[in-house]
Amino acid sequence: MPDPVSAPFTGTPHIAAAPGDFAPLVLMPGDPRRARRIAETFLQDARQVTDIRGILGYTGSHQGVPMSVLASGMGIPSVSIYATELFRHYGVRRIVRVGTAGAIAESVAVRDVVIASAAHTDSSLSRILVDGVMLSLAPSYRLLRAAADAAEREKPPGGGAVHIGPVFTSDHFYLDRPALFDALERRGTLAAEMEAAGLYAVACAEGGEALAVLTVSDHLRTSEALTAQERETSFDRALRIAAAALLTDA
Ligand SMILES: O=P(O)(O)O[C@H]1O[C@H](CO)[C@@H](O)[C@H]1O
Ligand SMILES: O=c1cc[nH]c(=O)[nH]1
Repeated sequence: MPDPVSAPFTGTPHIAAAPGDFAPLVLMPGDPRRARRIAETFLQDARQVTDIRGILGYTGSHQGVPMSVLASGMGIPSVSIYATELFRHYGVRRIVRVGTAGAIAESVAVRDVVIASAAHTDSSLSRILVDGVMLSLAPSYRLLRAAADAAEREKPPGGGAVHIGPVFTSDHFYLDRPALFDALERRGTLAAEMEAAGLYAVACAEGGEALAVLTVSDHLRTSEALTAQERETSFDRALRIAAAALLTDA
């Protein structure tokens, strides 16, 4: 029987990569196909490092700096598994989620970018981590500041807006509670998605840095929406902002 102390590390239950296979800087979309597209079009010399459960991960470089991409799957339980294993077992220091979100605020339009400066959630996560406390789930200030600076540079004439503010991380994609969205909008919430709060909670528990940079794929008030194919491809601005945040002082 192998000695668990001296046995070589062969991966985690959910990631089949060897030590050193991931760069310290990781882009994290929800969708594995988007991870592959990022590897093929945004990273240089990317090689696949894991594919357990179809959750694809690649490592290459961006602007000469080693960078990885790993899909998170959907929802807080899924992103929490991958983020924990990356921070805890692969020496990852920074994860920036590059996902999609549904606009809640009237001022946010489809194709805009939302940088999540906080993540409210209906998940039990915010209250199960520290007894008796509703934890505030927030990104790394350093990554947030770098993303805000990059967003200033990403203001092409005629391009969509970049918003910075709170998002709502929901456990239920098909939540049918318009009054809840009204109340969240009155409190400055920009958009809804399903992972940022989980990523922020894991980063603070594991001593890592995290941020979510979201492309608005649909509007929860008007029902305007990108097609599934547009959702896969319309995130270039968010990607550039996310990479700039990852690279800050790297
Ligand atoms: O496009 P991704 O990153 O998967 O993000 C959003 O899309 C999924 C729902 O369709 C959820 O994961 C939600 O957070
Ligand atoms: O979680 C999500 C993601 C995109 N659009 C939504 O409406 N919800």
